[in-house]
Amino acid sequence: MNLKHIKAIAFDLDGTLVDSIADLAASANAMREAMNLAPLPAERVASYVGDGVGSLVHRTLTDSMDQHSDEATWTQGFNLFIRHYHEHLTVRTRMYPGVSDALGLLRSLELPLVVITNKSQFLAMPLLQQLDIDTAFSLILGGDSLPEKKPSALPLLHAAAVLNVKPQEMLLVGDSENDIACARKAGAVAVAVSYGYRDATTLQADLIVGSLVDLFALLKQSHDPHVHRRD
Ligand SMILES: O=C(O)COP(=O)(O)O
Ligand SMILES: [Mg+2]
Repeated sequence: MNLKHIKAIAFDLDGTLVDSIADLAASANAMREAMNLAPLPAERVASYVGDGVGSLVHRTLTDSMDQHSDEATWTQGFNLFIRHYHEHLTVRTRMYPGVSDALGLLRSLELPLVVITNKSQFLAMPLLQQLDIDTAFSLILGGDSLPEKKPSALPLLHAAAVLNVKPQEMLLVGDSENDIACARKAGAVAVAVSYGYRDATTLQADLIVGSLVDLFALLKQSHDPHVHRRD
């Protein structure tokens, strides 16, 4: 795939830049324990991540994808979850292999990098700071930064406007349906990582990469004036 026209890259956070499941599961289970509920396996919590913390609390309280807990229960759960998670953002959360290298390499191509996550801004910012990668990004948009979050195209359209590039000149790398739908609706290139919280082969991305270093290699090839390509 020719990526020559790409001028900026947006990254999803959970399941793409970082593996945050152990800490999210620990906080969900701390919440459940305080509410006299049995713990959930981490893989189950992983399947509930992707639509923001409010939805994660509903799902981990009801142990289902689409049921809602009543308002009082949800408020209690939300407060317990947030209090615990905010204090334990990076106990076991780590960048995936190649992420740190790839961010440096991509910046050497002078491509602005942004984060578009459905995680709340007040959780995403300290998480990125604690892993020491916040300064790699020109813009960090959380799920509550704008009136709409992914799968809406709005965060990507907003990022493109801030960076003064066309949405079609952006590439969004993610691990879920929400990421691919956001990219599609905005007219951006949709790239899926093969190692995230969902099965990438079901996502209908334009491209699947096994590591962000592989993505860098593809972009370098398309952006290097000395490489002559046939496509
Ligand atoms: O729902 C979340 O908090 C995770 O969101 P993300 O995968 O968009 O980073
Ligand atoms: Mg994700």
